[in-house]
Amino acid sequence: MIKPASRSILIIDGDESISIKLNKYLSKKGFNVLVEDSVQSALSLIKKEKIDLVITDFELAKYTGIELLQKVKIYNPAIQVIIVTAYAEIRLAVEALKKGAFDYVTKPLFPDEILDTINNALEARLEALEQPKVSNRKSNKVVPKYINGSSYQSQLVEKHIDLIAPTDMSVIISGETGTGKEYVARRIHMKSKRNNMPFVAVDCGTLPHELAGSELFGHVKGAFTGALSDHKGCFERAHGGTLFLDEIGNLSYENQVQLLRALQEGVIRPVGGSKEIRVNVRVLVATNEDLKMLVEKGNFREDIYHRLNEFKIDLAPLRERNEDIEIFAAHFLKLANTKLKKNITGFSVDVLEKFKMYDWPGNLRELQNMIKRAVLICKSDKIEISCLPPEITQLKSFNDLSTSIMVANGTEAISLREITERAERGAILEVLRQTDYNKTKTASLLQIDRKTLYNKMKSLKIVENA
Ligand SMILES: Nc1ncnc2c1ncn2[C@@H]1O[C@H](COP(=O)(O)OP(=O)(O)OP(=O)(O)O)[C@@H](O)[C@H]1O
Repeated sequence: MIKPASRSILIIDGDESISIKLNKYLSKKGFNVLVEDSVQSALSLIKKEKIDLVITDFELAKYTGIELLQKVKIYNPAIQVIIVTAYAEIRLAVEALKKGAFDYVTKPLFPDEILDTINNALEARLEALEQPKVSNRKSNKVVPKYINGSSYQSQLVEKHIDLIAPTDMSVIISGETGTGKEYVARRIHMKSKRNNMPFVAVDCGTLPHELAGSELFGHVKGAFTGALSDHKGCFERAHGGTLFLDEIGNLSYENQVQLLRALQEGVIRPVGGSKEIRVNVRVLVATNEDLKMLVEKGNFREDIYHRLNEFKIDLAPLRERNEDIEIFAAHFLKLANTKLKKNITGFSVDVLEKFKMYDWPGNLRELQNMIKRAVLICKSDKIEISCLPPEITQLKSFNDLSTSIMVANGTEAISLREITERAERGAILEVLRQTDYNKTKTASLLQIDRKTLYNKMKSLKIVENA
């Protein structure tokens, strides 16, 4: 349990009206609150004071919240950072999550929501500090329920999981942020014969380069300044079980070399050590970049790519698997009801329609956050349109599109070409699903020839799942 009085929160905000209210509210809750209005003054304060958590606006005077986040993490990776954004900036907030922010909250701020996020961040920080030397290690607590979607893509993923889980093969799990890569990795582990041994997850994306070797392979006492005792790395901790390396594309070249030895020969050598240690670990990796492209650019070793690529699971973005939305929305509603002690029974029909039209840059994570927020502010027994943010409520249905421009949020215009492409993409995917990805039948139903279908699939980046 977090004791607010022992926790220091630094608010950096371009918007005075928000920082004043937040300061008042959090001070009342017993936190030690500090407020700064510039990145420079915030960073010098961080060097002087013990700060547990930073809440920063996305738009600051000279820097962005992401630049600040990176500076804070270089100085002290254990400080949690929460980004405050307007909905229009949600893609950037998702980028911030990838760079190590704990979470994002959207304006207008709701007291219960921000308090809940702060408590979660502080609890995660405590957990990270209790585990020696690592701040980026992902929590290995029992995971909440795994939901299997009803879309063609989710069914295929489940089939692949069942196929691959009992083997010891490495798997590359790819997909945009928030599509559920870590959940899939845990599912593979749970369905494998290693399931009563450890599952260790490491986020290579937020692992500082100088710490990565020690975190993955361990170190011996005296290996570097501050190495006061021997430290077991993730490989040793995962011995007998599964090691999940998220954002694998971020590993430095030297660490890639060591990783290859561990994969090929099953041995690791802790930093500063002379003895090799034998490990029996199944490695699953995730990426939201195209690893093959990284190989072509020379940023990722080809030999490791081939060694890891024994099997590949691609998770489709949520916008391409509309059939999953209702199942996940119902699941997230249940979780939010329990967490916020509410009893919202469902969603209005137009809310579900908007959910299916929105493009979900943050995928399932964004859907979960949006539902939690809606539950928080909802006054009726169902989630109504009025409980959703403008980014989604201002989307017009395709039937309304008689003009060439659709204004999504008052600032962002989408061209007719983009609207047409989205509609074409949706229609092709739908028919492909109905025909079990049979391209001859799909082309015939859509009354185009096969060559046109192939060209469209290529230009609209529709991946073949069949
Ligand atoms: N199959 C699932 N069942 C239930 N919830 C899920 C599932 N997949 C994802 N989620 C929800 O979506 C959130 C994001 O999932 P996860 O962390 O696995 O995504 P990710 O692709 O690994 O994201 P990132 O690339 O940002 O690390 C989870 O916190 C969870 O709440």
